[in-house]
Amino acid sequence: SADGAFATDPTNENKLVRPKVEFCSLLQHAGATKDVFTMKEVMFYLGQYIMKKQLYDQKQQHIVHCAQDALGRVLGVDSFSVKEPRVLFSMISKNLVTVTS
Ligand SMILES: COc1nc(N(C)C)ncc1-n1nc2c(c1C(C)C)[C@H](c1ccc(C#N)cc1)N(c1cc(Cl)c[nH]c1=O)C2=O
Repeated sequence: SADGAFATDPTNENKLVRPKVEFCSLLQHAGATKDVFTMKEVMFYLGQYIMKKQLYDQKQQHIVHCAQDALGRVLGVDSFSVKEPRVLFSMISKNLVTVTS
């Protein structure tokens, strides 16, 4: 059914998710004050985290370097490009549990 498809689609920004423990504390560093989020909120807080810690490459600003940061441990990569949504969503989805309220 349509809503079933929505529930599993990681790019559906209204889908409710519960980040795993380490991921949740990373979002809290970025100002989050809860443990259930929409995907849109997850991307917002991660974005705030990246900009505040200036993890982006000064020259190629779509590249995020996170090898020396908790973000790298959580996503399981040393760097990534913000221009690869599919890669990004698959890394992030490994740290989330879908909330089927
Ligand atoms: C290094 O990045 C940037 N640097 C600059 N400078 C001037 C240096 N300006 C804009 C961005 N920027 N572009 C995009 C995003 C940002 C900031 C908010 C990180 C977000 C985004 C990307 C990755 C994560 C994660 N982990 C979370 C949000 N984003 C998104 C990508 C996807 Cl796939 C979904 N939603 C998004 O907001 C983009 O396209």
